[in-house]
Amino acid sequence: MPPFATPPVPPMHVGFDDRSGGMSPSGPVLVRRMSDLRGLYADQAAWTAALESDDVVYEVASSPVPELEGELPQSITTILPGRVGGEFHMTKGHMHTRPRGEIYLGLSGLGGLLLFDGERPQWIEMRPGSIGYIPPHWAHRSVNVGDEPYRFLAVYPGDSGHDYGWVAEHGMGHRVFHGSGGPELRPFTFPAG
Ligand SMILES: O=P(O)(O)OC[C@H]1O[C@](O)(CO)[C@@H](O)[C@@H]1O
Repeated sequence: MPPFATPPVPPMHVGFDDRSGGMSPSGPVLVRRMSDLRGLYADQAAWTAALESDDVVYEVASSPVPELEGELPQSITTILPGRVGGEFHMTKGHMHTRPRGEIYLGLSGLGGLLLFDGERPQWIEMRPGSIGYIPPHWAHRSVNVGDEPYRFLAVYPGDSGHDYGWVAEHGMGHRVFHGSGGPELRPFTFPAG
């Protein structure tokens, strides 16, 4: 896995492959499989059953721009389509460690951006060309609500940080399930057991 670049980072062109979601030049690539997502889905029995194939749920391909103060790292996330107990495939979700915003740009597929500030859940539909803005102090999780891979570009301040503990403690306000008329947002429940 190529690492982030060492500062000072020169001006650079970053290309991406719209079939694989890979970046060129490439930085770190994060792959999260079902087994990496313990405690994420509401239906623990369905999650346990899904461990048998242990499929990749999402990948995050980063450019070489480092996660350091003053830099603006970029990544392309691809969430593969699928559901666990009726709940759509999604990212773990995190709050930034520091009060920093972030911008997403939808590239392909259908998705959504679930946001939660501890009191107010928000849902932003994402399709190719959509820009989703995440203000500071809002936890965020991305969800694939379609039948194809959902892919988006993220750009964020390099010193944002990832606080997963906040989401473990507070939840995300809503969960997103497949419904007969499209994605159905239901009140968040912590997984039992
Ligand atoms: O860290 P998580 O919640 O697994 O999700 C990864 C997401 O975080 C980012 O790295 C930055 O917010 C995104 O590019 C990516 O979608």
